[in-house]
Amino acid sequence: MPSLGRLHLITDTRPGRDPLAVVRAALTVAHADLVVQVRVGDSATDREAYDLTRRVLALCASYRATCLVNDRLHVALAVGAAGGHVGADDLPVAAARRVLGPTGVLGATARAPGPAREAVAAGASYLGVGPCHTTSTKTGLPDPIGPAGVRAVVDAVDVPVIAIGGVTAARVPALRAAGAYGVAVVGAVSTAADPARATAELIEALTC
Ligand SMILES: Cc1ncc(COP(=O)(O)OP(=O)(O)O)c(N)n1
Ligand SMILES: Cc1nc(C(=O)O)sc1CCOP(=O)(O)O
Ligand SMILES: [Mg+2]
Repeated sequence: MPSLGRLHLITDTRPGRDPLAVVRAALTVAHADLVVQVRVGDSATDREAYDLTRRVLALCASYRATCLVNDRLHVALAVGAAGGHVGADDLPVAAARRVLGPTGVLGATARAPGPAREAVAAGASYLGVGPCHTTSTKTGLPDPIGPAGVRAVVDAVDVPVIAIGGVTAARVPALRAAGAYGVAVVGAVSTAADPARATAELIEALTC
């Protein structure tokens, strides 16, 4: 299995956003270092998720970047994406592993060492760990765990930890120092005045 990219861009499908334009801009800078996770709102239909994912996958293919699908693993399989990401409201990790098969990339959300170990034992190939900082992108999350919370999970598992939640380029060094392999972002790229430049700043911070 090819190594996992360190910058995960999660699509922003909120009203007024243009996820494909943002993905295109990020790919021109990050190329194969980028993982794009297609995440649509709960009210989106499977057809909408499928159509967006097909278009994202086509863009990713041009740059040999990885495309993952949040929650809807049947969409990932239908389009031929590399894998998916699941959390507490989605298929259990072991079931998700059965759906994706042994070689699919499977991310799982974990916020503490115990659940992190369980997710890895059940077949997760990487963990999304957060929220590291407060975020305005998603509601209903627990309090931020900060770099120390990331470190606790990193010390408990042997798979890549992707830090998520309020991540900016300025916050990357502390997360990397805590052992994070990479970061996942929505707003840092999607709401930037210049998404390509924001991507370059994140890549630079991740490679220092
Ligand atoms: C890299 C990464 N980490 C965490 C999440 C959150 O997934 P989940 O807990 O299932 O919440 P939703 O994204 O489905 O609302 C993620 N998507 N990616
Ligand atoms: C989708 C998501 N999941 C999170 C979690 O902690 O599980 S935080 C988050 C949103 C991340 O967006 P931003 O980079 O704009 O803060
Ligand atoms: Mg989910």
